[in-house]
Amino acid sequence: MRDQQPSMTDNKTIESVYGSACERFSAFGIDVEGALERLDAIPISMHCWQGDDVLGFEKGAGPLTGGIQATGNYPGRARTADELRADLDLAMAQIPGAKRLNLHAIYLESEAPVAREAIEPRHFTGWVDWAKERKVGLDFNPTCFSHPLSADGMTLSHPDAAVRDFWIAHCQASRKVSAFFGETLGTPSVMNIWLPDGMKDLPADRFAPRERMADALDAVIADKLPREHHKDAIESKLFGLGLESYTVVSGEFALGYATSRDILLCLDAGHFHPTEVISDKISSTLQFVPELLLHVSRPVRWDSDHVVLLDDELQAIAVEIVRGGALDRVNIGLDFFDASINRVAAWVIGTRNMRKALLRALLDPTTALRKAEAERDFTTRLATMEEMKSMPWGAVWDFYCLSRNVPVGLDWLEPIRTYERTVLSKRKAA
Ligand SMILES: C[C@H](O)[C@H](O)[C@@H](O)C(=O)CO
Ligand SMILES: [Mn+2]
Repeated sequence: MRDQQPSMTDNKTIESVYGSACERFSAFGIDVEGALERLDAIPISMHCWQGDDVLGFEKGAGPLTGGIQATGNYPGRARTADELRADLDLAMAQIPGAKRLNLHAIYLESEAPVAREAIEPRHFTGWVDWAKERKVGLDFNPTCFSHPLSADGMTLSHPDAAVRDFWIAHCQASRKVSAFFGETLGTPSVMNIWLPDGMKDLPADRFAPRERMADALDAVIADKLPREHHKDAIESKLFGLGLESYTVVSGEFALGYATSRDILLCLDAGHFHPTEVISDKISSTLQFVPELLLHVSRPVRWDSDHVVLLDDELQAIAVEIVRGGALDRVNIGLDFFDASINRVAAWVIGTRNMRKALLRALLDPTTALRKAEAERDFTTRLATMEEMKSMPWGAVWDFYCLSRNVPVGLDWLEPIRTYERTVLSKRKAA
């Protein structure tokens, strides 16, 4: 069946269809060439943890904990940093436009075990060299889960000061790694702090853990670091598996903390009530925080971290950023981990979808829509928005891929299938 897949790379056809598409868009006053140049420059931060089911490379690492779960047992999980980098290289070659890589602290490289609070930039030089060569920026995260000292569901808010101090020290060490990334690569590293802290059942005291959390976070960020190297972000959550009744860093806590400390707020698409969408939170929260970090994900019934689709919410996220002129204040990161399909393909599907949504947003007739809105002509506004859905943006996407030297259409799948046959299928589960 796969061999019958028609190749999309008939360059002449792609170019000629693109020419007609440009004419259609120019009737709406849209400069397609200009849109493609803007699109190239928007970085998407790919999350390293899709490649290995969020396990990392610590010596003697235990299972994934913290109320998150990667389900599925598709063969080929990366077991070493070299394998993960090779997988990322293949994935990135299928994706047009600027890319970054988002690392967690557990993706360090060291022959000897390294305690979380003892991580240093030298444990990440393999990643920095890789990033330098590929001209991609790096982002970072302390890993406050999958550890004996997070086993009872509390880290920075733990009632035991010694446990809190351990996690404070880990987050402080992580900031140094992050600043090193930013300084060495010449592009700021966004360091996202996600804490799993919560309770399975009803707490008797909701205040104390939040007070301890705020104090601990203050200790973490006390040392001022230059923003051209490092930016702090805090991520909220609604609930975790086994932590269903109480989450210390809730939406309100994170928003209040980020606003009052002038740091970035991380909005994860899977971390709100099922009918809430982060697209509507972009314009609200940007009134009060300097920048946002997005964890673009796809919740299915719960925070299930499914691969991102080109669905209405993804499109709404992209449109909000572009229409709001907020590209320089929104850091776009991805957060999904699907172990039930080829993991490299998962990256490619999700990241290409994010960029497709950005392309469609850049081809939006914003001026005309705003004019209709200002004139209270909501009929024209709605009619135009609907018309844009069937405009030939797919022809522009194909040309974009062709002109940026990445596979057109489904042509990206074959190299990944070959890699699966020759490399991934030979990896034995560690
Ligand atoms: C591994 C990530 O840090 C994690 O997914 C976090 O961002 C999150 O979303 C937890 O639900
Ligand atoms: Mn997240």
